Amino acid sequence: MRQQQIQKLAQSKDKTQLEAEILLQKLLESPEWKNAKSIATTISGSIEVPTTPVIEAALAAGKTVYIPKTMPHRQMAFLPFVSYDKLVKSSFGLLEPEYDEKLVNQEPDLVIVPGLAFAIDSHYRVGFGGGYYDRFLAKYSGKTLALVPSAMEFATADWEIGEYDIKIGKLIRA
Ligand SMILES: Nc1nc2c(c(=O)[nH]1)N(C=O)[C@@H](CNc1ccc(C(=O)N[C@@H](CCC(=O)O)C(=O)O)cc1)CN2
Ligand SMILES: Nc1ncnc2c1ncn2[C@@H]1O[C@H](COP(=O)(O)OP(=O)(O)OP(=O)(O)O)[C@@H](O)[C@H]1O
Repeated sequence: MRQQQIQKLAQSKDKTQLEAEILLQKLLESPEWKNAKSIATTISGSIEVPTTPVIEAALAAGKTVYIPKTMPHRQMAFLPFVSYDKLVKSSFGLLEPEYDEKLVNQEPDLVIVPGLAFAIDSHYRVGFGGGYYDRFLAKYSGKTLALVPSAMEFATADWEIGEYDIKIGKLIRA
């Protein structure tokens, strides 16, 4: 299912890019965004919803932006975004911040969760399969939200829900 969805997202890149503008507008109007002083997002890869506009909007609004760094045992540490030239490429090919224990914040007000597929009815998601977000969200107590372009939308989960899978608080659709 994951491989099939990665292929579909690769074919839907252009559409996702167009929908990203609508998703951003809806995000900026949401109370979750307005009420958050700190937000977490990712540095998007090519088949994901672009996050550069989200990061820029957050910084322009005076919010602190946190980006995950993958750690041993499939943990993530959230570190402040400073600038694109401070990021380093992980072994998986994603850009990540440098680790600095003093700067880690595992409780940003809002976490924008990435994924490959989202179920509109139940709010379950499928990610890249590392289990990073499920592990992180198990301990996180703030708000969660996902930006869902049409290529990631499923009316209902047609995949198996695992015992560790965690529902996303709010889905924003194009
Ligand atoms: N843009 C973006 N950043 C993100 C995520 C994401 O979905 N999107 N993540 C969302 O979770 C985390 C990274 N997720 C990952 C998911 C899978 C693998 C992975 O499968 N890596 C190796 C296998 C490693 C192993 O098994 O030990 C591989 O490529 O085979 C790596 C990272 C954090 N950053
Ligand atoms: N809280 C947890 N504790 C232990 N194992 C977990 C936990 N969360 C997930 N896992 C395990 O991690 C593996 C990958 O999980 P899953 O397939 O749900 O990843 P994903 O949600 O698609 O990926 P990601 O969260 O990185 O985007 C599974 O074997 C799952 O059982």
